[in-house]
Amino acid sequence: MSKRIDVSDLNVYYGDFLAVEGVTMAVEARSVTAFIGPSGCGKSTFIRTLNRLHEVVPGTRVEGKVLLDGQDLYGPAVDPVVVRRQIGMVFQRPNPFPTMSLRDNVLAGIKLNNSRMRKSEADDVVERSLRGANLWNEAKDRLDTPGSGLSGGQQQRLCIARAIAVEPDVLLMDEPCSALDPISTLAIEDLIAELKENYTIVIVTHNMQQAARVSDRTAFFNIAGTGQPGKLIEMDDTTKIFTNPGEKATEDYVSGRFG
Ligand SMILES: Nc1ncnc2c1ncn2[C@@H]1O[C@H](COP(=O)(O)OP(=O)(O)OP(=O)(O)O)[C@@H](O)[C@H]1O
Repeated sequence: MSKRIDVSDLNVYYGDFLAVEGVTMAVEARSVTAFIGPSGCGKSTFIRTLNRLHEVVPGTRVEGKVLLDGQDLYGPAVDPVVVRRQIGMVFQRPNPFPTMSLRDNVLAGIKLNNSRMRKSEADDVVERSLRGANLWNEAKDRLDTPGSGLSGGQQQRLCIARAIAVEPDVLLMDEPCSALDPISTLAIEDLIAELKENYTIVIVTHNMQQAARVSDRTAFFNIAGTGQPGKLIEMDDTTKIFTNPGEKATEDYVSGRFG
C-alpha cells in the first residue's frame, strides 16, 4: 500500500546545529521523488527524518510535522520502530548481513518485527520479495548461501528485497547506486520504475541523469555556506526542474555550473 508524505516547516538539528531549515513538501503516493543538491545541503539528514532514522544519532531533534497519509509520524504515541517498518530504507553501500543466507536476509526485517510465520509462508515472502527486486532468477538456486557471495549490484537488490519483504508504504533510497557499476545502476533504475507501481519512492542522488531518468518530481536543496542550514529551494515536476526551473540556483546546479 503506497502512501503520501506531507512535510511542513521541518527543522532538523544535530545538537545546537541547525542542519536543515523550514522544509515544506508533499511527496505523492506511487511516484518517484528525487532529492538533489550540493554536498552538505542536508539531503541525507532530511530523508532520514522521513522514517525517524536520524534518531539513532544522539542529540538530533526535529521541529515541524511529517504526516504519512495524515498520520503524524512524530506523534507522542508513535513507535519509531513501527515507522521504520512502514517506511523502509536502502543505503548507499549495500549492507546485507554478510554471513546470513540470502533467504534469511530477505526475512530479517520480518523476524525483527517478531512475526511468526510458517515455512511455506516464509517461502512465499522470499520468492515474492526477490522477484520484486528482480533478483529471483539469480538467487533462487542459492538461497542458502551467504549474502556476501553476491556481487555489489546483486547485494543492493537483496537489500531492496529485504526492504520490500515487510511490505512498507514508502521506500527511501539514499544514493542507492553510488557504489555500483553502470550495468547494476541501470538494473536498479529499472527496478525503481517497476516498484513505483506499488510504492512511494524517495531517492537521494548526486547523478543528475539518474534524477532525470527515474523521478517524476525533483526537490533541489541548497546551502548558503558552511555552518548554514540546508534549505529546500524548489520542488517541481522533474522535466520542469531540468528544463525550466523557477530559481537561478536550481538552473546553475542542474546545468553543472556549481555543486
Ligand atoms: N551525525 C552528525 N552530527 C553532526 N552533524 C552532522 C551529522 N551528519 C551530518 N551532519 C551535518 O549536517 C549537514 C548536512 O549533512 P548531510 O549529510 O545531510 O548532507 P548531504 O546533502 O546528504 O551531503 P552529501 O551529498 O555529501 O551526502 C552537514 O553540515 C553535515 O556536516
